[in-house]
Amino acid sequence: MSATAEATAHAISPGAAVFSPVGEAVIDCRLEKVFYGDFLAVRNSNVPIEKGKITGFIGPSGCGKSTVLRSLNRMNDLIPSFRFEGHVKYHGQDVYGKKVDPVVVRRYIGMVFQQPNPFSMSIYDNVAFGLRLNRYKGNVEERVQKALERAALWKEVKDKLNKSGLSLSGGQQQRLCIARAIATEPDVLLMDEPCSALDPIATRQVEQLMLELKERYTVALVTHNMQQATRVADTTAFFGVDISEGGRTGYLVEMGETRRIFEDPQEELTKQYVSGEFS
Ligand SMILES: Nc1ncnc2c1ncn2[C@@H]1O[C@H](COP(=O)(O)OP(=O)(O)OP(=O)(O)O)[C@@H](O)[C@H]1O
Repeated sequence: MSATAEATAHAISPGAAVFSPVGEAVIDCRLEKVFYGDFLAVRNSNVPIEKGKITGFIGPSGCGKSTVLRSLNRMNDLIPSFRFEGHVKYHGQDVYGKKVDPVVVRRYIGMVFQQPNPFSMSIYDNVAFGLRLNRYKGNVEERVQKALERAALWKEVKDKLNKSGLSLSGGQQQRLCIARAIATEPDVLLMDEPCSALDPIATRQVEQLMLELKERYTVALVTHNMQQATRVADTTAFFGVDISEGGRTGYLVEMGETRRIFEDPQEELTKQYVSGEFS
């Protein structure tokens, strides 16, 4: 079989080998089918997120990395055409359960987006926002300071907490968004290409921050940048696109320890992707 034919054969295989993390899976994600309207965007993907680790999602454009990530904390509920089949269990509890409040899910499974998106309010109020939303009864000032310290931003902003969050540089804005996300003490942090709008120096700062954050939080990270995955991710999930039915449906091809995925992939398609044969 030629390399191309073999890659195609892999691309239409029904699903990935099941990956079992060594440690405890904070999130057990078994995605059967995810639709936007009639469009099957992702299928057959088991993506466990291991406690205290950074799990990177890589793959070509449109393979469903963001869809899977956003399914983990019901962020896709905000899209009316979104439909999910399968389960996402957070510490054993189905986050799609009938009585589950998605706002509470997002309190435990926080999110940082691609574009730094501070609110048009002061630096302080940006970080305090989630605490107020969740009617936090403790010392807000203390929590804000702690979150800014953990986001490696405190020293740069401590004398201008009343200035607008929008007055900060791009990299500082992204760290502010990270502070906002961690102020409510989530357990898991979902990061959707958090460095794509940043310059290389700000990117390195955020990557360093991710490595520090994993001491306290579990992180799932979507990245287009394979070097970034090798620098920060403990585990990597590679997604491909199945074109066999005439559509473009994403699915998990292979998942495992990052070094193994890059140096000794089991699937031909993974090998081709990590060696840059397609993007
Ligand atoms: N709100 C939406 N409505 C309809 N289709 C959508 C929506 N969001 C994503 N899709 C489609 O679902 C598929 C998966 O998209 P998704 O953004 O999850 O992929 P991705 O791997 O993160 O892509 P990229 O790397 O380009 O950001 C794509 O075909 C995309 O066009």
